[in-house]
Amino acid sequence: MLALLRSLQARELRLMTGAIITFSIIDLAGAAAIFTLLYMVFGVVNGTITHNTIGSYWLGLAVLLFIQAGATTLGDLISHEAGYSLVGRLRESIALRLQQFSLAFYTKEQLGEVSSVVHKDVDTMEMVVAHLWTRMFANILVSIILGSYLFYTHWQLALVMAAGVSLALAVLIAGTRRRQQAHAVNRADNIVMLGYFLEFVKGMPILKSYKKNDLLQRRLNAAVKQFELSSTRLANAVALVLGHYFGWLEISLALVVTGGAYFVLGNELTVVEFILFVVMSKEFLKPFFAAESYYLNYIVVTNSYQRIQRIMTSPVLPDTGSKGFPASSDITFENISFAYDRQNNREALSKINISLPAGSMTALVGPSGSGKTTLTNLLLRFYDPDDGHIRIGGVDIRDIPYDTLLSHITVVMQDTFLFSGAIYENLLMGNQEAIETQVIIAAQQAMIHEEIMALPADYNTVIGEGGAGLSGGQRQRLAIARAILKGAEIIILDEATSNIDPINEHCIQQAISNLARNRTVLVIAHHLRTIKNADQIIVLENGVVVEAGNHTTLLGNGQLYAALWNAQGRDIKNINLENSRRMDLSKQGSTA
Ligand SMILES: Nc1ncnc2c1ncn2[C@@H]1O[C@H](COP(=O)(O)OP(=O)(O)OP(=O)(O)O)[C@@H](O)[C@H]1O
Repeated sequence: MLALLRSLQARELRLMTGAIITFSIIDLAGAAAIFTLLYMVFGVVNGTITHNTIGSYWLGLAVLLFIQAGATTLGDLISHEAGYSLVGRLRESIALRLQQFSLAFYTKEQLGEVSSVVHKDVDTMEMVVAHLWTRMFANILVSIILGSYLFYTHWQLALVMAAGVSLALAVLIAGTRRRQQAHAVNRADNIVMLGYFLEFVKGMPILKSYKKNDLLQRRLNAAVKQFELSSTRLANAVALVLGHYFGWLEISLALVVTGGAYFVLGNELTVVEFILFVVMSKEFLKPFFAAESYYLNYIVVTNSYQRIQRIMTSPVLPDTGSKGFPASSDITFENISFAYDRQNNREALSKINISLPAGSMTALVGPSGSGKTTLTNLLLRFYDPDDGHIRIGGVDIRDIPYDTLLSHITVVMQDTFLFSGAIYENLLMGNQEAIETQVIIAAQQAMIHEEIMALPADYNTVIGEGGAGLSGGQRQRLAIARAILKGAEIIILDEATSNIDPINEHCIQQAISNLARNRTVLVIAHHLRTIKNADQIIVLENGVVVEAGNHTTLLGNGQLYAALWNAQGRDIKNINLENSRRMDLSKQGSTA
C-alpha cells in the first residue's frame, strides 16, 4: 500500500487529502446531528427544552444537514478529480512506455494483458484509490476522533471496548493466513479448470470425431469438482473468520453496555453520558465492521497495481542511436549469435555471416525451428544479438534510432492485419501523405485494383476488423499495396504457408515482384518454388547456415536444399529431413 501511495503525484495526494477531510466532515456532522437529536430527546424527557429553545436545536440540525449535503457534493467532486487525474496519468505513462518496447513485446498474450490492464486495472485503481480509499481513510480518521472522545468521556469504559476490538482484530489477522492459503488453492484450481475448459472447447471438433474417447471430459469433470470443493473450503474459511470477528465486535459493544450500566449504577456515569457513549461507540466501530470490504479492496487494488507495474517495469529496448538512415540498404549479418534463454545457452542462431546486397532478394530456407524468423526478428530489433553486428549500409542498426529503422523496413506477414474501416484508409496507413493516384497505382502494382473496383463502394468499401470479408490472398495483396505505398528500402516477407488457389498465388507472386523491385528483400520461404529465382538462398539448420547460393548451385550441391526441393511436394515443415537427405543422396549415388 505504501509503494502505491508513494507512486501518487503531489496533486493527486492533495486532492485525496481534500476528499478525506471532506468525507470526515460528513461523518462528523452526522455524529454531531445524532448528538443534537439525543440532547433534544433528553431535553424533552427532562423538560429542559422550551418552545423558545427548541428553535436553536432545529437550527443546529439544519446547519449540520446543510454541511453534510455540501460536503458530500464537494467530496464527490474532489475524489472524481483525483480519480480522473490518476487514470489519465496512468494511461498516459502506459502509452508512453508502450512506445519504448521493442516489437517483441507485442505478442498476442501481451496485447490481451495490456488491454485488460489499460481498461480494467486502471479503472479499478481509480475506483478504489480515489473513491473507496478516501472514504476508508475518512472513516478511520473519524474513528480516531470518536475514540479520543470516548476515552475523554470515560477512559475505563473505552478501555473495555478497546480490549474487545483488539481481540476481534487478533482473530481477523490469525484467520487471514488460513484464508489466504485457501484462496491460493482455489485460484490455482480455477486456472486448471479454465485451462481444461479451453482445451475442451478448442478440441471439440476432434472430440466429436473420437466419440468414444471421453478422457478430456473426465479430466474436465474432475477439475470442476476440485474447484467446487476448494470454493466451498474457501467460503467456509471466510465464514469462520468473519463470523468470529464480527462476533467479537458485537461482544465489545455488549461489554460497553454492561460495563456502562455498572458504572451508571455506581454513579460514575450519568444516564445521558451512558447513552451517548453507546451511540458513539457504534459510530466508532463502523470502520471495523467494514474491515472485510477494505481488505477485499486492498487485494483487488494490489493485484491491479502489480499488473500495471509489470508493464511499467518491463525492459525497454535501448534506443540511444543517433545516426541517420544510411544511403545504401545493403545488409550484413556479421558473426551473429543469439539465444532466447541465455541461461540454458541453447542458441537459436550461431555465428551467422550473411551479406544481402542492396536491391537483391535473399531467401531464408530451412526446416521448422531452424532460425529463419529469429534472424528477421533481429533485423527488426525485436531482440538484440548476444554477439556480432547487424549493419545496414555499414551502420550498426543499434546506432540508428528505432523509429527511423522501422520506417525504412516494411514487413509483410502471413497474417496481415487490416483495420476495420474503408479500404482506402487501410492503404493510407502505408503513407498518410499519398494522393489518390499514388494509392491506385500501388493497388494496381499489388494486383488488387480490379478486385477493389468490383466491390460495392470500391475504395470506400468498409472492411471488418482483421479484414473480414476478404479472402486471405486479397488481404495479403492489400498489405502489399500498403507496403508499396510506404516505399521502404528494405522488405521482410513472410511468405504464406496457407494453401492459396493458383490464380491468387500467381497474383501474389506478381505483386511481390512489383514490391521487390529495386529493394533489398529478405523472404522467409515456405514454398521453394516461389523463391527459385531469388538472388541468393540461405539454408539454415539448427541455427547455423549450412548452405548458401542460388537455386541451381544449391540443387547441384545435393545437400539439405536439394533434399527440401525434392520433398517439396510435401509440407517441408513436416518432412523427416534425415530420410529425405538419405533418399536424395542415394538417388545421386544411383545416377553417378
Ligand atoms: N519467443 C521464443 N522464446 C524462446 N524460444 C524461441 C522463441 N521463438 C523461437 N524460439 C526457438 O528458437 C528456435 C528458432 O525458431 P524460429 O522461429 O526462428 O524458427 P523458424 O525457422 O522460423 O521456424 P518456422 O519455420 O516453424 O517458423 C527454435 O528452437 C524455437 O523453438
